[in-house]
Amino acid sequence: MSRSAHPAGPRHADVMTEGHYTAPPADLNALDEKVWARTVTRDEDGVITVGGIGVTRLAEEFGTPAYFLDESDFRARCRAWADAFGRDADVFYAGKAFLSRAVVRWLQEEGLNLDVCSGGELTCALDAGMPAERIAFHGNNKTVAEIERAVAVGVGRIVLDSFQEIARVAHIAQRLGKRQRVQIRVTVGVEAHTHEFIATAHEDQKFGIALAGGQAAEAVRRALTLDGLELIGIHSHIGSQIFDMAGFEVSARRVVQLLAEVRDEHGVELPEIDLGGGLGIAYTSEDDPREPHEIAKALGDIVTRECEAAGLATPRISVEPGRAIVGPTAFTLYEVGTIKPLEGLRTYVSVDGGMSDNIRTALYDAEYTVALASRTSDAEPMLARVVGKHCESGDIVVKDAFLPSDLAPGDLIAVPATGAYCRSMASNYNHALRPPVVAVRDGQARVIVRRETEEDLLCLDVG
Ligand SMILES: Cc1ncc(COP(=O)(O)O)c(C=O)c1O
Ligand SMILES: N[C@@H](CCCC[NH3+])C(=O)O
Repeated sequence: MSRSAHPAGPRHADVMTEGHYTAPPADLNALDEKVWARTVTRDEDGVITVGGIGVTRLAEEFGTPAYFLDESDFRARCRAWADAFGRDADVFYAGKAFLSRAVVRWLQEEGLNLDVCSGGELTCALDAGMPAERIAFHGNNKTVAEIERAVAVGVGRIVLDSFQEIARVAHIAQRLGKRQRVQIRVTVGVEAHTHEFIATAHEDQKFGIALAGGQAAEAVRRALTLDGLELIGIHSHIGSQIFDMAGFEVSARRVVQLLAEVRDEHGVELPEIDLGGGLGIAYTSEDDPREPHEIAKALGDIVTRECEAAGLATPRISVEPGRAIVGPTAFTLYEVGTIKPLEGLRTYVSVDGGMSDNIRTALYDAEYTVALASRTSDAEPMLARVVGKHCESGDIVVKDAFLPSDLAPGDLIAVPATGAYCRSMASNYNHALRPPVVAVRDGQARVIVRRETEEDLLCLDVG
């Protein structure tokens, strides 16, 4: 197909869409700094660049689809979180958002701790040299083998998620002759304003122990009596992709109330509280995320105020941002394959990846934007849906987006804000090969997670 316009594709503002965009942006070539990594810009030829390297060169060297991660942006965000929370608080990067050994080294260099939620993430962290005492171990169903390993290597804390786990960790620690530092994860009964699948503090779900009905108080009672455990605090994580601080405030207030009850019943002031992660990022221009210093101030103020009211010393606060650190730092680069204009509806733009490299649109109805990356264009905007190459009609990467109507096969398009929960949730559906993650910094690009090969897939298939 030539680089001509697609006559049947709708192009104008009066097209109804299901997502955010009811009108095309004023300038299709503009890159909103809210959704793009910090060093992303266009060069004089109109090519999108990151860390000083153009995507056409990156695509030639590393292929597509691929995730390109702005390392200096990642490091700057780590520093911003560490600085905002200061010496009296701890920031644990949530590795589930995206973890690799390079990331673990960057975290260490920038002074962050790490939250892991599986034996695999623990292996990655330790192999890259993260000191065990800077690791928090999460999960609603840690296996006995995972707990044994975590205790044996001396992780800084295990976050206990059930009554069985309280007994299990205590038993294992005692058997290994250790006293394990633990927190108890509570569900505070907050309805976080986010997608149902990523809200975690209402009562009808699998995580944590409910404050309601005295369950959490009972968990504390048990943990305090067990020799293998050193109970250091209470943990609450209310969900993910949240902008409204009100949920965090209610959570902090309820956790402090529990600390006061514990003090009254046991004469013990637990020294720490962890308020989890979950801070939202901008996936589209309509999202307005908070800066780390605003979040730190809001959380610090509420905890201090509530503790003063309860006559408690202010505990050490920790937080666990994942998405807010890595999410904005990467984009996915795709090559356009086929373009199908559907009269009166929209134009389907198929790319060489899809739900295997970004399941979030299918799973959470997530919103993304997209930009023509290998050139600029002055053509009319066309309402597009960016879809993948999988055998599934729900294989959608960007539901509603405007792309220039002269888009053609071979063009490169980029979807920003894919640093979190895209590579880490990637799959081999249809025997897709999971894309590489390439870190770009100061004119240098380096693969930190290589592309899977067909040999990798055949290795697992033992015939
Ligand atoms: C316990 C815990 N901490 C931290 C996070 C990180 O969340 P986010 O990436 O939204 O900051 C999660 C995931 O939602 C989590 O379950
Ligand atoms: N994977 C989810 C968030 C869940 C985080 C882990 N509790 C997302 O992509 O938004």
